[in-house]
Order: sequence, then C-alpha cells, then structure tokens
Amino acid sequence: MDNPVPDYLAEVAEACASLTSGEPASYIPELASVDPDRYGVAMATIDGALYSVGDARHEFTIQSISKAFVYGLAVRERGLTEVLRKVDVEPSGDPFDELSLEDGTGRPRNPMINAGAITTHALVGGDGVSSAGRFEEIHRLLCDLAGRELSVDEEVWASEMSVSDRNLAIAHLLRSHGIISDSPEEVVSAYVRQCAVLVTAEDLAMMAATLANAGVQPVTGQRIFSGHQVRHLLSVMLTCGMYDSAGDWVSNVGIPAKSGVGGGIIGALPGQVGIATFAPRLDPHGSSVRGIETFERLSHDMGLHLMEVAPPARSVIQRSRVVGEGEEAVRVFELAGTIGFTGAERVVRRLAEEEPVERTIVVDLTHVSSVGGPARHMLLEALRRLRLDGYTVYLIDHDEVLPDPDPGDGQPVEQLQEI
Ligand SMILES: NC(=O)CC[C@H](N)C(=O)O
Repeated sequence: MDNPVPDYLAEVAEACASLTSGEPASYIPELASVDPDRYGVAMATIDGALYSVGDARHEFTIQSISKAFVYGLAVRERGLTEVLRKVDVEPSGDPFDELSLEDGTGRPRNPMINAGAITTHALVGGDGVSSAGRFEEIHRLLCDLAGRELSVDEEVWASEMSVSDRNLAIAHLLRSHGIISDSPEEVVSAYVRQCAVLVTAEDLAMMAATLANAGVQPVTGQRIFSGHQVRHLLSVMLTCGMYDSAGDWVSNVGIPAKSGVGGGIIGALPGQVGIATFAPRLDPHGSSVRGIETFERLSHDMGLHLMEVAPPARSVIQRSRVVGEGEEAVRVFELAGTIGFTGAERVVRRLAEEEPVERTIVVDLTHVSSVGGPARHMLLEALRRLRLDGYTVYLIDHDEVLPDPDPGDGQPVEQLQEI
C-alpha cells in the first residue's frame, strides 16, 4: 500500500502555493535576494518517521527559530529560576525587534523577542566562556536536535552584521540594566551567527519533533532536554512564539510554534508531531505567509489544535464481570487504554460507588497501555481502601504498567496470571 500521508501533505501544499503576498525580509540585505517562491513542508513523528514535500531539503537560515532552542539550553544549564531573573515569560505584543524592557525589573519581556534572545544567548556557557565557545555550544545543540552537522551561512552573517545597529542598541540597553555583562559587540556578533545557522524544513521538523517527544531526538534517541524543560519551553512558544500575532496564532492554529525571518516556522504538538514550513515571503510581523496558511490548514484538517477537545474517551472500564459462584465468586474489572487523571477518577468513582457483593476483586490491566503518575497513586490508594473494607484484591498486569504495586501499607497487591 502507498502511504497516503505524503499525498495529503502535497495536497495542502498545493492549496497554499497560490499565496504570493508578502516579501522576503529585506532589512538583512542578503535575505532579500532569496527566491521568494520556494516552498517546503515537512512533518516528523515522535517515532522518527519523516514526510516532506517541495523545497523541504533546501537550506536557509534558522534566524529566530533558534531563539526557542537556545532558551531551552539556557534553562538546561542555569535552571529556570536563574533564567527568570534575567528574562520574563510574558507575551509582549511588541514586534520582535522592539527596543524596550519591562518597567521596574528591567528584564526583557520574553525570550522570543530579540532583547530576550540576546540575553538567553549570553546566558549559555559557564562564566568566562568566550563568545566563540558559546557559539560552539549553541551550534552543537542545534546539530544534536537536527541529528546532523549544520553549517553557517557566512554571507548572511556578514550581511546582518552590517545592519546590526538595532540589535547593538538592544544589547547596550541590556548591559546598562545589568542584564548582560559581556561586550555588546561580541554578544551580538555571536547571536547573529546563531541566527545564520543553515537548516532545511526537514531538519526543523526533526528539531520540533524532539520537543514533541518530550526532549528525546526521535531518530538518534539522544535526550536533549528534560520533559519538564520542554513543557516550559512549549508554553513560552505557545504564548510568545509568534510575537505580536501570538493571539491570532493560538486561536487559529493552536500549536506551540516559532517563526524566523529566514522564512521558516516550526510547530511542536506534544506527544504527536513536529512540523516545519519554509517559504520566504513574510507578513508584516516577520512570519511566513504560506507557512501560516499551511499550519492553519494542517491544524484544521488534522485536528491538531492543542485545545481540540477529544471525543469522550471510551470508558477506561471496558468490562466488569463476575467469575465463579457463591462464596467463590470474583468480581473482575477490565481496564483499557491510557489511564491519566480523568481515567483513574472514573475507575475509583466506580469502585467507590459499586460496593461489589463478591469479596474478591481482580483489576485486569492487560489492555492498559500506560498509567500516568497521579493515576497510579489513585489506583493504588483505591486498592488499599478496598482491602480496608475487607476485600481481597489482585492485579493482572503482565506488562507491568503498574510496577511495584505497593499501596503504601507494605503489602504489595498480588498478581494473578489469568482469571
Ligand atoms: N525574527 C527573526 O527571525 C529575527 C532574527 C534576526 N537575526 C534578528 O535578530 O533581527
């Protein structure tokens, strides 16, 4: 059978290719000379399948998309508390290159605008690290995320350096407020280099899939961020990633995202996919016009909006049956699916309400694929309370979805092979 996913992506791409509004970024002279009609779309799943169409293997500069990953790196190295002392996480509603800091604290409003990104760039590396060493660390991170060696577009770097007054002004402002301490010239030069790393839409889809996969690169298996760091990073991408159009983006697309003036956009849908588009014509906010349309269509057609309310899950209690008769009768609850808080709530409510007449209860987890942290505690606590009420309880759990089932009374729940 031919996999239909590539055809589907091609269909979406064809529909968006007719959009020709917007222009490539021109404030960086070298970017103005790109072919404005290039267009590529790539999608990577969290188990490493990669789909792409069009110019998805064409290299372009990562630009502001790097800000998201470098923010993650700063948090990984310094810890969130220390990073928050230097950069806030409030959507600014300002353009990306706004020359302003938060009243009172003097911090940049968030790490996705230039002021915040220059700060997080400067937080990378230990104290006394050279700007070359800092860039090396950032470059390594981006290569690890992509799963291949990436190069730098020296022309784009030099071109942006020739027009970097605004970023220099931001860096001087930051230093005057004690937010950064290194030379503004050196920090901006290495930050602009970070923005000039060359990627393809396929690379970006893999990088985004690493975030969707809670920090583990789907192909190489390397853990790059912790699940907790990714949760924070995706939250900031959702609220601040699309600058002053973040509200529109969240309501229309609903996928944590980041755009760059090189024409790229990434989106990472937790637990599902990383998506990337490349199309150099930008809207007035500095985000790709075709890219936004592509994301809107993909989100709408494939139900990828984060706030999409899933149809009520089939009950986690698949079946309740009685085995045996009289004194020997046993009540079996067969659970199924992925059990999180709400699933566990249904199970414990049922157990609390039902009060089976049978004196032995078996909870069969054969068809359960996983039990989340709080759900585990809830299920074990319910089993403990059933025992207190005089029931004998057993588990059937061949795949150990509930390992070490000690409800806290020192008597692990016994296992049955079958019933
Ligand atoms: N939005 C962007 O992609 C901006 C990145 C660019 N290097 C800058 O600092 O201006």
